[in-house]
Amino acid sequence: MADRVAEKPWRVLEFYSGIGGMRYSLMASGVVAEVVEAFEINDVANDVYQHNFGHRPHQGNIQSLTAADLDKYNADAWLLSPPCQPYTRQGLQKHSGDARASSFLKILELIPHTAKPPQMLFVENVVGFETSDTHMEMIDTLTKSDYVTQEFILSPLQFGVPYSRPRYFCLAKRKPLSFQSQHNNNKLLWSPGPLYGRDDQVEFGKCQAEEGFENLLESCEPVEKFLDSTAQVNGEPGSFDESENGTRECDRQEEDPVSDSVHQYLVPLSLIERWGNAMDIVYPDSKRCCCFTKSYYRYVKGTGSLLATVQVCSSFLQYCFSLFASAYRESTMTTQPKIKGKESCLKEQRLRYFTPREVANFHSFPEDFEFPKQISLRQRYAMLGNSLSVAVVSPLLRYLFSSPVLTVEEGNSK
Ligand SMILES: C[S@@+](CC[C@H](N)C(=O)[O-])C[C@H]1O[C@@H](n2cnc3c(N)ncnc32)[C@H](O)[C@@H]1O
Repeated sequence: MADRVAEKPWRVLEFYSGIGGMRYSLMASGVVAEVVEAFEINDVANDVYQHNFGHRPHQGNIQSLTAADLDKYNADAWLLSPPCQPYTRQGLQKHSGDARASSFLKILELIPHTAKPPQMLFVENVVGFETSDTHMEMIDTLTKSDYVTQEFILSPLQFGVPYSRPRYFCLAKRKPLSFQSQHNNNKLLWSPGPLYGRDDQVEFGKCQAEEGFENLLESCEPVEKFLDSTAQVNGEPGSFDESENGTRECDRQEEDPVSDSVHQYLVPLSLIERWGNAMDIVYPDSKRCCCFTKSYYRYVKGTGSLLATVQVCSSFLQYCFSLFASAYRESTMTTQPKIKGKESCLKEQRLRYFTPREVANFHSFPEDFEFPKQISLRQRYAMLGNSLSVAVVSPLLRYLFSSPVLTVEEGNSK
């Protein structure tokens, strides 16, 4: 960056902009950049984006963009967080065969047809993307179009945030640009070492990396640092309808704006009775919580952690529960055996959902991020579940945009 002539802002296009996690990451990265356009199909997400950035993304299907459309923006960098459903472990894993992969494949196809291909690309997706045929297609297109890539799988846990959300990232630079740590070219790394100029930490094996994540817990802040002081609930659990499969009916929340009552976040006793054994419970002093998905608050199983607001169990019992919960999460078990005493203990702990503001805190969104009033609770959780960790993406973007080789002539030619 420092080499770039007169700090002219990089011109950036943001694809699949959602509620703007990528834009917040770019802002937090310190890169001198201007988002010249954002693209997003979901108009509710566009309401949130406009509310926070004063700019409404181009609403429409990215698949219908042409090379000529993109050439108009004369962009230096494209940032993309395409849909992850084709690649998630919980899904059918149809990869490029899934219709939701088509718009990203189309964007890749356009690269060689643009008058001036972007100098830098950044792609975010779920773990699993790296083994897909879409990934092969992406690397093939980028290589043929003169890009070098560095790929990462990183979690907020590696950045001091007590939040497990490992994600795949691809950073690509078009020659003659190059990365600072060039010996990591064309590698998939499980360590943020190169981002900080530490070239010693490269390429872990998958298992080591996952163990590595667990080892990082002690260096994370406690969950209580991410809590919203206005959501400290002490009331009785609410009584909500629930359906047979562990969902709670959310039509009420979908129609109504979010109320000021903190009781809406309490977990109903009926859900605890039925699903207590499958719940991931964390405490204010915990150093980890589970990934919040877009189904958080609608489903309790595997969608994100719940917070115990009253600590009544002995620490030994808590320890047993947490050991059991992590064994369960990592196993392939479909039904969870009962732990005697857990359910009654959970009932006394006044479990609650993390509020959307707290989920935004775990994503390291800035304090001034907010939802417009009319956005329902269900929509808030859904859009946050689709978003990304600013704590992880901002150093990656800083690393991507830092350029050790840009000469004065190249800078002038922009
Ligand atoms: C993984 S999310 C990205 C979220 C975003 N990075 C954020 O911070 O909120 C994918 C987004 O792409 C949008 N999307 C999916 N397919 C699309 C398409 N064909 N055209 C435009 N937007 C699309 C979805 O509505 C969703 O908001």
